[in-house]
Amino acid sequence: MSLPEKAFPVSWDQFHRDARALAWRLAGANGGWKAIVCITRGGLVPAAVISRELGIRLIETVCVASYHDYTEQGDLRVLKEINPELLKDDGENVLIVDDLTDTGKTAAIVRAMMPKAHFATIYAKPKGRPLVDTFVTEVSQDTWIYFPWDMGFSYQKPIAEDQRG
Ligand SMILES: O=P(O)(O)OC[C@H]1O[C@H](OP(=O)(O)OP(=O)(O)O)[C@H](O)[C@@H]1O
Ligand code: HPA
Ligand SMILES: [Mg+2]
Repeated sequence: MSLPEKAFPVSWDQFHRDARALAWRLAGANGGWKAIVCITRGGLVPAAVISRELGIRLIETVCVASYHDYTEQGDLRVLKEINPELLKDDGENVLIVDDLTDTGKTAAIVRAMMPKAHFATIYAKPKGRPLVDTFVTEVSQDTWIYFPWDMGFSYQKPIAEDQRG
């Protein structure tokens, strides 16, 4: 297992603030979203905040899995497709939500299902960024984002000790 060089830990507070910031940007982009399609599982969390902020009550899922053993990406598997009703009009006025885009592979697969939908993530890495219409924060490709639902409290070594190796 290879670990990315840098760590970007995100608390629940920060995630909530960033999800709200994404909702503000989306509110300015379009008034008429007819539904959110969230990419499980990570997209479920920002989708809850965005649906509350923008008053979007129709929520659909597309279930995609690719990362296993923590940071290793394997073949992408679509475990559940999008309701055909929402695929009409190539997904126009549909908002696709995920927590982040990294290599962009997940985004590319879901975009192909709904080419006219608007794709939004909270975080973006450079490889995935061109596939996303709206995001809040960019982190470098060699950074791993640690989400609050994957974390617990643990001892942290002082920075100086880390630098001594
Ligand atoms: O841009 P990519 O390199 O494709 O990676 C981004 C995807 O990876 C993670 O999902 P994951 O497949 O780990 O499943 P999960 O949401 O259930 O954790 C994340 O939530 C994105 O959906
Ligand atoms: N953090 C958490 N999950 C992920 C990441 C990341 O940086 N990249 C792909 N899935
Ligand atoms: Mg995901």
